[in-house]
Amino acid sequence: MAPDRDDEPTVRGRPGFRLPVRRLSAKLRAHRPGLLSPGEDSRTGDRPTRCRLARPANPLPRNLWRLRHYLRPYRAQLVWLMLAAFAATGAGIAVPLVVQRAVDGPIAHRDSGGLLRLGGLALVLGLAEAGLIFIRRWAQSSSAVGMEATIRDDIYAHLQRLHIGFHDRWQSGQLLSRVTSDLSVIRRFLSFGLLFLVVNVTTYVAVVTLLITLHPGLGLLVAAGAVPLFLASRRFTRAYLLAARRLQDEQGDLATLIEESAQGIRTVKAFGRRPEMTSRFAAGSRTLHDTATGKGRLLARTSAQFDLIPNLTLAAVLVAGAVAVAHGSLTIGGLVAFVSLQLMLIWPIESLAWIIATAQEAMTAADRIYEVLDTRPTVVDRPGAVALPRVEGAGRGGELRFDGVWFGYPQGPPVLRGVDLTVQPGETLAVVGTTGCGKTTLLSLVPRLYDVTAGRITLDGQDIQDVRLDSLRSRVGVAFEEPTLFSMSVRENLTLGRADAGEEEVRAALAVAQADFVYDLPWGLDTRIGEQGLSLSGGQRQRLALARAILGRPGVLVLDDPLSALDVHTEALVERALARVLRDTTALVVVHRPSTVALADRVALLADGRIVAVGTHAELLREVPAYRSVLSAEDTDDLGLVRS
Ligand SMILES: Nc1ncnc2c1ncn2[C@@H]1O[C@H](COP(=O)(O)OP(=O)(O)OP(=O)(O)O)[C@@H](O)[C@H]1O
Repeated sequence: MAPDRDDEPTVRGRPGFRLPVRRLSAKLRAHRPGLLSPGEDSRTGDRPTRCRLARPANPLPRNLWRLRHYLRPYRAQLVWLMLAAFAATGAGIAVPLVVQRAVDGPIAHRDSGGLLRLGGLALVLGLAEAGLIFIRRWAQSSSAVGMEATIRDDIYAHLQRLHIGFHDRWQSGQLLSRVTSDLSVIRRFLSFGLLFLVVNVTTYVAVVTLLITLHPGLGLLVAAGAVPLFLASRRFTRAYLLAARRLQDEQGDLATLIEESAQGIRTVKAFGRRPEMTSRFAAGSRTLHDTATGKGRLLARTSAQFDLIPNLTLAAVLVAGAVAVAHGSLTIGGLVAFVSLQLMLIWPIESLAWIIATAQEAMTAADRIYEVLDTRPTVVDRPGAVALPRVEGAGRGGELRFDGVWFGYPQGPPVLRGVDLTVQPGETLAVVGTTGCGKTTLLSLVPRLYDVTAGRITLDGQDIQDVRLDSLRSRVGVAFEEPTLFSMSVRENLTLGRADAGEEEVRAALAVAQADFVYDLPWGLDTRIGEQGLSLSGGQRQRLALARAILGRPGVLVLDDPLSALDVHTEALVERALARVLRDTTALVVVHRPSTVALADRVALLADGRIVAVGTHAELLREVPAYRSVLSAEDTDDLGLVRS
């Protein structure tokens, strides 16, 4: 390993940890090889799913600059803001010049009238500065908050548009931190950092120019202070950018940890894993603390340098200025004005470290936000996609056909390897297969949660990829094995896909799913169910999800083991009612238990990514050993042959 270069900027992490920037950027590259490295599995959690950028932190504010269009609606406000800021600075700069006049004029000549006039002018300038600062702050905060809200809405809408594959791979905490803390960082920069950057640089240039005009020698001495400032800010910028990125990523990791443990609190408690989870959290929190301290130290070091430079120049100016007054090349009033103006440079210089820090954080935040916004949804409407024709009454189901369908998850082997299957209009076809053979995957392709890798799926002869997504999804009712409910009212959960559903339709769907228990909840259908519906039992959640799927009698029903959490008695009741619904609906139902197979007209056996047998339950039981093995406890070998 190459020895550390002494002059290389470093990022300090935990105590005793000192990482040169060059090595840190290599580390970032190694640890963030893209969205998911080969072998990394977001489901198994073999390795943490860190959705990070594939390159070190972007040294250019390209992504920050791309956000400029969000400022467009606030153009007028921004113009007022800048005018107010410059006018306030101008008023501030004018005060020392008035003081110079007062010292060299009325004070030197004991002219009390003149002194009163100049004192009044200084007072007016002070009041004007205060009023202008108020206008600036008001315009500043309202535009930044409005812009933050618009970006947040856009990210949320984009997340909703993105395909499921994206959400499979991204940690929710990483998304959460981008929508919350990264946006706040950008707001802070736009409302303070950017403004102060423009105002302070302008103030610096204006004051130094004025100082050179007042006394060229002393003015150039002050201007020379910019050289060490420039060198220090360059070193700081490089190191701080990486530290900021690291901190923001770690915040996302911690948010994921909190979210996971909140969602899995029952499991954590039931398995007595509280101490382990607590120490896992403490470790993450410590890492975050160390990175934040390292970043804080960087800022403190640079701020101290930035503090020292103007004070050193001030001391030099006082000595050289006294000499100049003694030699008569500067009046006392001139020296007072010079020093007063020079004092006005202290804040712009001191705040430079903070401004650079805010800018770096905003650049990193913009990079992180565009990592999401730049991801294009892959499951989208094709150009010229059509709506499915509306079909009323019996036979609404339509024919559902899988034609040589292949599908594999990114970076994984193919799960489906040429599935050929036809579900006749109004038919209920059960899909049976061993755990993990791809049944849920097969079902997910129908509402296009994923698109097929090869082959095609047709609905009434129409390739579903040529159909508009909204039209397809309004035709297909879905209930997955893990019922997802939201922290909304029962009614809102039920009508998620059918906002226009009437009271009678809701009642009918609830009756089929044997979910009438909702009427006994404290506020009936208006009862808000807790996050993810955890205030309901598994069976209740499943029945609600089933009612949601069948609400409005969709033409095609896709049900993933919809009755798995029900007791035998309720299952029989649901089956009986569901059978009536399924009569004129085309349905594809994943089934694990022989009792649920009774719902189906035919059964298809999925094995090795293909449909290896199709027939009635009785036929398959009689003729296909592998089917017997899957649906009964009969022992077979891997090829599906019955062992005698
Ligand atoms: N989002 C995903 N990303 C990557 N791989 C996945 C994903 N979902 C499923 N898989 C993999 O695809 C294969 C099929 O999974 P699927 O959930 O379709 O099986 P299944 O037959 O429905 O299983 P089960 O009967 O247990 O519900 C499995 O090997 C699984 O690990």
